[in-house]
This record gives sequence, C-alpha cells and structure tokens, in this order.
Amino acid sequence: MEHVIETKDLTKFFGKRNIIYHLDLKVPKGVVYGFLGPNGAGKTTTIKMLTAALRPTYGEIRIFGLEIPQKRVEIMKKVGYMPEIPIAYEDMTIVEFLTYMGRLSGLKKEKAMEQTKELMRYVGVGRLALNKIKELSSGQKQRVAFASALIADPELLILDEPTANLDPLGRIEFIGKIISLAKEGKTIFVSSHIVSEVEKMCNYVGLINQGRLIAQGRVSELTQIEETEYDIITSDNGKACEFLREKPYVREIWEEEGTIRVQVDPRFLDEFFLQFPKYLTSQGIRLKLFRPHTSPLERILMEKFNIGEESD
Ligand SMILES: Nc1ncnc2c1ncn2[C@@H]1O[C@H](COP(=O)(O)OP(=O)(O)OP(=O)(O)O)[C@@H](O)[C@H]1O
Repeated sequence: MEHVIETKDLTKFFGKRNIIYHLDLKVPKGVVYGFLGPNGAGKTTTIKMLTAALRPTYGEIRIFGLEIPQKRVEIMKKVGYMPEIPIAYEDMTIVEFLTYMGRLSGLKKEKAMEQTKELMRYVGVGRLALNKIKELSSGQKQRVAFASALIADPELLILDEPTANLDPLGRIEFIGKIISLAKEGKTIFVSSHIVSEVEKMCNYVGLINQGRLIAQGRVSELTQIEETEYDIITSDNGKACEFLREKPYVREIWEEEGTIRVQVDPRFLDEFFLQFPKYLTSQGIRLKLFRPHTSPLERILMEKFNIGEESD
C-alpha cells in the first residue's frame, strides 16, 4: 500500500452548494500531513468524509487501501480521530470517558484503564481525572479528546484543528508530542489554519482553499521557490546598507527597527549571495540574522491562493 489515505475525485454538495471539489488527497505512510486552509475552506467537511461521519456526493476514499464507508469498522480500529468539537459525553468523568472510549475501541477493561491512566498524564489532565467533562475548560476538553484519539494506539491519527483551544504553552507541548508520535511511525493527518504551526510539525502538506486542493506534497519540495526579500541584522547596519545600496541588483532597501530589509533582483541572487558575505568579512562586520522575509510555506500560500482566485 502506497498511501495511508487516498481520495479520488472526492466531492461534496450541501444542497446545491458545491463545498468540496474533486479532491485527490494522497497521504503517504509515516508523514505528518498538514491540511492547511482558511476558515470555511472545507477541512472539517473533508475530515468528516474521511471518518465516514458524512457521505460524499461522489468520489472514492481509501484508508489503508480499504474503502470508506464499506470497510469503516475495520478501518476505524486503526484510526484515532479527534473531531473539531470534541466529546459528547458531558456527564462522564475523564476517567470514565477515556476507559469507555478504550472499551469501544476493543480494549480489554484492564488495558483500557491502564491506557487511560497513562494518557491522562501524557496530555496533562491527571489531576482532573475525577472531574466531569462538562466541568472542564475548552482547552482541557481538547486535551481529553487527544487522549481519546490515542487510546487504542492507532496507526493513523486524524486531528481536526487539535490546538484551537490550547494556550501557547499547550500548543508547543502538543507540537512536540505530534513530532514524537510520528517518530514512532504513526501517520498523522492534522488540519489547521495556522501556517507557523504547520511549518513546525508537518513534513507534508495539502493546501485547501474554497473546497479545492491547490497544492500537495513534501514541504521541502513545495517550498523550493527562491526568496528575493530578506531580513538582515549585522553589527554595523549603516555600513552594510551603504554597500548594498550601491549594487545594481538591489531593487529596494530600507531599515526598520534595526533590521535591514532588502529586495534583490531574482536574476542576480548568486551575486548577492557571493558578494555580501565577502564584504561583511572584509570589514569585520558580524552577521547576526539573515532570513527570508516570509516563511517558505507562507510564500506558496500567497502564490497559490492568488492563482486560485484568478482561475475562478
Ligand atoms: N451541514 C452543512 N450544510 C451546509 N453547509 C455547510 C455544512 N457544513 C459546512 N458547510 C459549509 O461548508 C463550507 C466549509 O466548511 P468547513 O467546516 O468544512 O470548513 P473548515 O475549513 O473546516 O473551516 P474552519 O477552519 O472555520 O473550521 C463552509 O462554507 C460551511 O458554511
């Protein structure tokens, strides 16, 4: 099996409104796949179809090579799913809920309890074990929902905006957990509208806008567009600016709050990269920061989303 998740021509109408257009998702085994798109792009609708909560209007879905919805029960044994609005069992305590979810996933009672104990600690709700779900904050509920997705040690995790209610520290912790789960060999499909988050945790990405998949692939391959705008800080910004201003390949240059922003003619990037560091070294100027002005993923988003709008 080449792909853990594969859809062909996946399409969804709500009434006459076409919400998802001919989606061909391909999620290879072992990747952290970021399903990235703005509010209303169709992420949740797609995820609901992947988990058989919603029927496609047409198109095919295969998970582990098996067809949804026909093989749903068999497939879902190996899938941990965390919905956007988690948890319905509001009157259960966390322990009861997680043990119950473990039992539903086919674990023996003892194993379910053992997993519950370990996962409550893992997601940071150990002290709240006997609290009812309805007494929790939305971030705490999201942590419990994450534990619930992990309860049967799934091969594939499908997470719908899992960090939406987490505080900044919770987000950092969560990203660390996703990275280590991927190292264990799990495949993770995670939706988000936050570029920086996807950049930190995902090595594969699918960009969705207005129900259309506009790019898909390994982040490192998609982002090989050369940047022409850079942020620079040196130990002598004045001199560095003076040097750059004289160069014909520098299209624009200005300094803002101690950072030089330079825009280079893309045809002469090689010259810029060769000459600028050489000059700094010759003058004993130290380079403190040198980075593309926009992050690579942000750049492809801006490019692709514009293309999408033009072709409408
Ligand atoms: N049951 C429904 N009936 C009609 N329209 C719907 C239904 N569910 C979703 N939609 C519409 O489908 C579009 C996509 O919604 P969806 O929730 O999939 O987006 P999303 O990418 O998950 O957005 P967000 O980031 O805000 O969660 C929206 O325009 C929404 O209004």
